[in-house]
Amino acid sequence: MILRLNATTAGLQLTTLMDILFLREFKLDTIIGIYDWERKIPQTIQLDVEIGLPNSRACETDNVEDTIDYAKIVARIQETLAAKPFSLVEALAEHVAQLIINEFGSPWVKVSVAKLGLIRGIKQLGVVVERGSKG
Ligand SMILES: Nc1nc2c(c(=O)[nH]1)N=C([C@H](O)[C@@H](O)CO)CN2
Repeated sequence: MILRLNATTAGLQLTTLMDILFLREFKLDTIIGIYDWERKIPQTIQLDVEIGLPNSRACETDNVEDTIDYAKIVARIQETLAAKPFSLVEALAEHVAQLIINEFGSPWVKVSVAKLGLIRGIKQLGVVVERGSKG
């Protein structure tokens, strides 16, 4: 006997699986901050980025053409943050998130931006933004 379950009527929750590229402890120098001194001297920030992939094809094909090339994302982030100053970590995180979604076709991203050792007693402070959908 074959038993067919309708997930909606059976009240089941379907889990959507997604493959995720990550960039951890990605450090770079950029102009960021609301104070005058911060607008003149680049600061080192740390990015931690999770990049949802639109499919898992590369797991089968072993071909970089079937995925998002993380080296290209790193190069684009370095390029854009060398050229564009931001006041707030929120705006910088949004910029990186939108770049990854719009230029690389990722359906979901999570971007953490941290300033390092800026305030006595705090190792890192910053923001995490999550954009797009895993569904
Ligand atoms: N929510 C935020 N608050 C603050 C930010 C920020 O980016 N987001 N930035 C600053 C200053 O630039 C700070 O980093 C200097 O100490 C203050 N508050």
